[in-house]
Amino acid sequence: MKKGIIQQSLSGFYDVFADDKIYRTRARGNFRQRKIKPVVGDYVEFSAENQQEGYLLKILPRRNQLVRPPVANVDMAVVVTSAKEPAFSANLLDRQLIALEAQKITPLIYFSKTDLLTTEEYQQLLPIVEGYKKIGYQVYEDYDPFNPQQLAAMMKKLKGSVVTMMGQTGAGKSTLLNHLAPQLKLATGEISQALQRGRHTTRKVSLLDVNGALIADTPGFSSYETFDMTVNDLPLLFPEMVELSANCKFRGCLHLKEPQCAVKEAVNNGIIMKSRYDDYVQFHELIANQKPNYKK
Ligand SMILES: Nc1nc2c(ncn2[C@@H]2O[C@H](COP(=O)(O)OP(=O)(O)OP(=O)(O)O)[C@@H](O)[C@H]2O)c(=O)[nH]1
Ligand SMILES: [Zn+2]
Repeated sequence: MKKGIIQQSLSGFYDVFADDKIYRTRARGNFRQRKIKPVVGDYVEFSAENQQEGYLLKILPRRNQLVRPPVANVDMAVVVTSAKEPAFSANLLDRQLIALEAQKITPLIYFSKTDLLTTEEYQQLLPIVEGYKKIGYQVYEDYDPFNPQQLAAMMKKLKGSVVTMMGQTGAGKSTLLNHLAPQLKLATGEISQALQRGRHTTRKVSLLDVNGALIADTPGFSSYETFDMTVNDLPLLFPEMVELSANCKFRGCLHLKEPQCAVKEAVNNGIIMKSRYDDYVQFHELIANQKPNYKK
């Protein structure tokens, strides 16, 4: 019996990556009977019939599972954040960050298109970058978005993880992937095509081995309109609020109308970014209205 990770799934076959090799496996009948569908990213046990083929025996427990793309056990997501064209949006960034926090996926924030900023615009971006760093997020920002040192640092961080790319249309996801993996030259055309197709239809998903990081070839979460967390869980998805909430007068403080709220105080003192707090309030409203029967 061997252990590996499903790297690609197509028409009933699962390609499992184990000991630096790919084994083409099939699911045993008992999976189908139990309605367990293996997905890309699943850690599995399988029997190798020979050097290339085998049977899936068991799916190990998943730590998370994304619907779009259908990948399990995602460790990290690169949030490709455009500084210009399309314009930077703190609101969009925060939506993506809470979606990732909710799934326990570590975000890496990467700023694209900084090369298009004027000096003045760049100066305005810097405090925002610092703000996200201060929260504890790993932020990759340089006035040259393809600075080789920056890309090397990012690759080092991604190595050994299952990764998905995230970001709005035109943010620069395929461009970044092409820079991270220039050695995939033959495949790069496919990647951008795959990313294009990925927007419209479900298609085969695979994990590309990019210098030891397994990167999904289809971008994640292209819509950020639905919030599937509760209003009570929302504050837990803002790490800087979690830290301070111990100092709020009320346990379970939602940092809205409550008196002696340490979070609101920190916003007033400039310790918590105003844009983050405003987004928090907006998301709270959206969730509350989304679920008319919600009880506080
Ligand atoms: N100047 C500059 N242009 C960039 C940068 N990143 C991407 N672009 C350009 O922006 C456009 C969109 O980039 P893509 O990589 O296709 O964006 P994407 O996020 O994959 O977009 P979708 O496939 O629509 O989701 C392309 O014309 C890129 O050449 C950057 O950092 N600087
Ligand atoms: Zn509070």
